[in-house]
Amino acid sequence: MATRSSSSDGALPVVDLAPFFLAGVGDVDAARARVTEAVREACMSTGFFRVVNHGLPTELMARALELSAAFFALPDEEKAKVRLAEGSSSAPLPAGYARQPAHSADKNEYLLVFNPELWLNVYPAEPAGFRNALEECYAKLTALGLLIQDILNECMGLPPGFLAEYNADRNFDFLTPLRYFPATSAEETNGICAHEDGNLVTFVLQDDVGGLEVHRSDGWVPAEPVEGTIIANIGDIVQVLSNNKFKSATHRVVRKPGAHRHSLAFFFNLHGDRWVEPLPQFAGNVGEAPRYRGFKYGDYMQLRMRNKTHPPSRPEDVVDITHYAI
Ligand SMILES: O=C(O)CCC(=O)C(=O)O
Ligand SMILES: [Fe+2]
Repeated sequence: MATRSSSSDGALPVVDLAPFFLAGVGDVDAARARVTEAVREACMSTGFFRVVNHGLPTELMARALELSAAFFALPDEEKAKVRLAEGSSSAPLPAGYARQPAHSADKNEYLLVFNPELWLNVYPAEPAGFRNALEECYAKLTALGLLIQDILNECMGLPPGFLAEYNADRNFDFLTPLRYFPATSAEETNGICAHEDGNLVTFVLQDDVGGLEVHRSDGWVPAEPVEGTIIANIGDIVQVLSNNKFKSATHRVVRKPGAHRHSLAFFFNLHGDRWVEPLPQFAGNVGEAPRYRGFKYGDYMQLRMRNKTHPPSRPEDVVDITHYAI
């Protein structure tokens, strides 16, 4: 079976998941093992890779991004209707439409979509079909998250099903269609500042504008738009569990002049009550000192959220995973 599991598109490693969607064609086990090895390599280097044959039809991805662009092109007062009345949600970031506050260095607006089965979402009435496309993407991205989680489990040499059991609650994930404003000057290009995601893994679908970049030993490398492909980045939870063997990718979005950029980011998360610390397989069992103290995932999320809602006055007050580093 032809597999591009360890190839590269010139910049990013490409992981071809086709062997996980096929049964009984050639030596599937060997093909899956090669994919797993490609994911392991990508995780040990930067934690950032491109995924193909991931289970989301190209047509669905294109449709979701087009409908998202049509939604964000609506007048501000229409978009503002797509959220609950002030005070009716205690969530720090309620479902629906929001724009980054003026003081934020991040320059984008977004729609926050939780698991549709929770009935928490506020959907735009327009454009027609947007809700359907989001719900279809949500279901497929959840399936992709579960598959990548199983592959990570294998890469990390954990007992079968360990991560699936550790992270069995799908009510903490979310999907965010995003729109970045065009850059207004050569200096003002920040769409999202350099950061690492706090979660397990994030998937990004993007239009053809570009701007997402990963930081590697060779500098900032663009995740060029390639139709039908999904960018995956590993988050802090995996970095901590693996005691720094697997990397939480540092990435950012740079705004381009003259064009809005649209993306859909899906955050595959963890229940807030879960305890996160280096696993013995990466620490005590192999004679390595743990590089992080343990923490409750929800506590870390709260600290990160505070950064967003109460902007830290000094850069050194920003909480990231180094907060728990030993
Ligand atoms: O929109 C993108 O391409 C990436 C978004 C991102 O990094 C984030 O929301 O954490
Ligand atoms: Fe991110």
